[in-house]
Amino acid sequence: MGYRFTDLTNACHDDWRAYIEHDFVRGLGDGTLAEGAFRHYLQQDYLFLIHFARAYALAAYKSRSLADLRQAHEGLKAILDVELDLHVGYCREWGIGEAELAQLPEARATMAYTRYVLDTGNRGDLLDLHVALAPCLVGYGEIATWLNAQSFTLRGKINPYDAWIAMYESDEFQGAMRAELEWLDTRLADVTPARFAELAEVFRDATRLEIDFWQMGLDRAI
Ligand SMILES: Cc1ncc(C[n+]2csc(CCO)c2C)c(N)n1
Repeated sequence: MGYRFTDLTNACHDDWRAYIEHDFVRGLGDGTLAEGAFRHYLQQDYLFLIHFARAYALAAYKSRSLADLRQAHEGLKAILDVELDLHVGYCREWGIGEAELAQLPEARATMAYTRYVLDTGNRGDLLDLHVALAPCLVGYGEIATWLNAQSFTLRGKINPYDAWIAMYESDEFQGAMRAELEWLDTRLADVTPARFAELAEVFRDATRLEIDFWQMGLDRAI
């Protein structure tokens, strides 16, 4: 007993590295990612964010304490009031208008990932749901840090994806990620080995679905 977040990444080390160091991520870093692939990713991410907001609403429903209820409420507000507005603005800069976003067909990879997270939360408790959400929240922060440590990464105007990296390296985002890590470390400290094994499976599955999401972008798959 006495688990922590890093035990989850260690339990699926190869999948975790395949997600963080995916070719899509490398293309964001060195600026070589095809624009059409990025645009497809942005479109599907709009749908992803809407379901992610629903997952925070589910976290509110699954909360037993006022503190957890408030945390879920803050997460839902952050997505609705900040992330989605930013995303719509970012899509506009990439030539994707709101009318287009409103009628997008949902790719299978988007469906699989978002419904997996929602089902995991429905089936399990608040910790299951947070563990299913962790690859998204913690992974993107780790990706920004990893990219900044790679010699191939280009920063500034020369890289069309610089704003994407900047978003996830920001103090605001890294702070939210650290708060989530603290919450997870506290909860994981008390779980039994059998319970940890269940949570490690959820974490690995969600990580594999993040890998599929990158691949969907690269392949422009629907
Ligand atoms: C496929 C996919 N995975 C993760 C993120 C990252 N992300 C989505 S919402 C959120 C924080 C909400 O407050 C973060 C970090 C993404 N955009 N798309």
